[in-house]
Amino acid sequence: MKLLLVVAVALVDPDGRVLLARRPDHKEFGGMWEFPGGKVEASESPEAALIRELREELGIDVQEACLAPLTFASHAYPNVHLLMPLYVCRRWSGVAQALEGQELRWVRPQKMREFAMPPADEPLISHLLDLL
Ligand SMILES: Nc1nc2c([nH]c(=O)n2[C@@H]2O[C@H](COP(=O)(O)OP(=O)(O)OP(=O)(O)O)[C@@H](O)[C@H]2O)c(=O)[nH]1
Ligand SMILES: [Mg+2]
Repeated sequence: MKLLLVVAVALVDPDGRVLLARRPDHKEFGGMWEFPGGKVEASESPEAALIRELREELGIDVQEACLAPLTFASHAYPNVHLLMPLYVCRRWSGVAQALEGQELRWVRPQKMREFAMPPADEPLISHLLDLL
């Protein structure tokens, strides 16, 4: 079994809405809504990977101290087992922009189930409902 480590974040705005990004159609799970983030590269800490992904995908700067661990997803996909820590972040600098052709939406946790998300994300929604 191959273990895949992906880091993701719930960016929370002052209204308690969370940023979801729609994956570009050509990617795996294309068209589904996900938390910003991506794969942790060898030699990278999870936090450093997330900070890098947020800069690349959204053009925002986040400090490690502003990343609070919330929960994680552990999900068996057909070819890999995904382990995905989910952080919460309420402080960043810059304005989130779609730099990789994704679509962005600020979504209330109560509405999140209306968005098609990858199967691994499903159990994470109730943690956000509890938190926010
Ligand atoms: N970022 C992110 N990935 C998720 C989520 N849920 C989930 O199953 N994944 C899976 O985790 C993997 C992360 O892939 P990714 O494509 O975002 O990785 P990446 O940003 O490093 O992109 P790249 O590999 O295309 O350069 C994908 O297989 C994706 O489907 C989620 O909420 N956010
Ligand atoms: Mg990504």
